Amino acid sequence: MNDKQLVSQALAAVLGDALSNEAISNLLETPKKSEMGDLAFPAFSLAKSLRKAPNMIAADIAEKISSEGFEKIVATGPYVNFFLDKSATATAVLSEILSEGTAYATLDQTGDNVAIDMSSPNIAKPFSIGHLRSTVIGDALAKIYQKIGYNPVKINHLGDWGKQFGMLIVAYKKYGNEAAIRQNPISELLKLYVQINAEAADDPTVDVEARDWFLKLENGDAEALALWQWFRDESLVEFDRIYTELGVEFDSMNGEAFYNDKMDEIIDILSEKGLLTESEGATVVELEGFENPALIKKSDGATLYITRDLAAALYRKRTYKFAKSLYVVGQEQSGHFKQLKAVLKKMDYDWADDIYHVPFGLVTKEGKKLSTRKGNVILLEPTLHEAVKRAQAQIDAKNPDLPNKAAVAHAVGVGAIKFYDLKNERLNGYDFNLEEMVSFEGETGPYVQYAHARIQSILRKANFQPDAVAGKTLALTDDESWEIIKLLQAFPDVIARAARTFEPSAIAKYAINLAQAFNKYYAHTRILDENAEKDARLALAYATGIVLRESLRLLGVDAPEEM
Ligand SMILES: NC(=[NH2+])NCCC[C@H](N)C(=O)O
Repeated sequence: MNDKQLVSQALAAVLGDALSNEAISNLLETPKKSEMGDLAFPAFSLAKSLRKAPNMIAADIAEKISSEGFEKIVATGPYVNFFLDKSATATAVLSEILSEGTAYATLDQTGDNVAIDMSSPNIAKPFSIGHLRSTVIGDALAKIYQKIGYNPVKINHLGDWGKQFGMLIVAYKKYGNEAAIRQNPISELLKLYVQINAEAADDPTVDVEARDWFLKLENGDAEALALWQWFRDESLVEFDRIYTELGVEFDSMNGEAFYNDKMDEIIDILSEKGLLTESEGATVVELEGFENPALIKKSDGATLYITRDLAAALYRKRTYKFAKSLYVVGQEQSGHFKQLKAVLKKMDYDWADDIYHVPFGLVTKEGKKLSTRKGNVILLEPTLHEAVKRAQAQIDAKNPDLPNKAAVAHAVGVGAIKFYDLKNERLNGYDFNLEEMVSFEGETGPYVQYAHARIQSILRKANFQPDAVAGKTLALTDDESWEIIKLLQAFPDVIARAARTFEPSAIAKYAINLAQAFNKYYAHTRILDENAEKDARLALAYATGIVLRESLRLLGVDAPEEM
């Protein structure tokens, strides 16, 4: 039973039918000052039904309530303040973590699938920082949902279809160099793409040619298909290297092209339901409350991004029978996903309500916007390598004899980039600053990893065995350990909130708080001193280590034993 349940139960016993258990639990507040206890119940909402002043009600409750399991329960003005029994709470929380290990806070499997559209880079273009955000946020959400009992299905909706392939084919046929592309696929293809876009700005025939080639591609023209396949294969080799570095895997690599033969059905359904209209030669679905209709087919018959997304949504519902379907895609595509949901609703799919666009903000570099088309990009592979190099340099300085230095540097460097991304609320963009990310100080991944490693070193020194303290009273009552106990107890709630709001940042912030609380404790307390509380202190360190490691794991970040 957690602290909220304990308090709600005690309150329910005195309140009778006045409020439901759930209503009580929703009213509970966490006081800002610890002098006001651990939880507070405001009596305002009862004033009407009980025809009494809130202060009186609070006083009545405090008098009648059983304080079993609490240190004390007192009324302060209109609030009833609950002070948990510190030793009982510490023993209960620590014993639970000791016996469950990293399974602490894991919920039973529901068997429900959650589809997660994530990463989804575009073929023949660099893997951008936006795609990194999508990959890292999506991967964390997959782990978080798994933790609370869902089965995540990670889908990489590759951008491997669309008019840009027409552009690329035109560029390749004009200036392409096969050997150069084989050597350096994405940067060569990007050069072609930048060049042809510049040319198209002055010469409208380029655009006409590009449309022509894309249409050929959609109609299965052999030359167009062969070039497309080649660009795709070469790009995927590079993307796979990045996924290996990041340690991220997918359940499906079905990109946009996969839906090429599944769009006719969508058009049929739309037409049967009478939803299609003609607008300037194009086929559209009119949407009330939207500035523009959803453009389904261009006048030349070519399909669009949203047409493929409609086919993908239906395919995913049929294939995975998802309980939720998430799209981790930049905020700039909000309009697209609003349209997508609106069209699905018009098609009478009630599961359109289970579709969530999970948007995120832009990353800047030295305050400036990045742009693929202008060639102003952060190239991910060299950046990851640089992060690992910087991590290695810090380890060399701090702990030159560390075994497995290269592996630890990799975990720290890559983990630092992921953590920095995830600690920001999704919608907030951030400035990409590698030095800050990889720093061991501040609110960073390495800071949390270091706290975890410090704990492991203490436990090794003490030769701590969790089984040896199981079943003992683990009473700790000092303020610093109480801070930690309360954080440990809150872990399941934090995970639930992260899942509900699609915010891995809730877990990253929590991990920072827990690491800070532990470092404060460590500065105040001699954990290894031989006295009566030593077992409890070690149990506290151990439990903190478990929860830090599990928090990092949920964020896709490794926790080295030593660093
Ligand atoms: N189902 C989707 N539309 N997923 C997101 C695709 C993202 C797209 N490839 C881009 O880079 O902008």
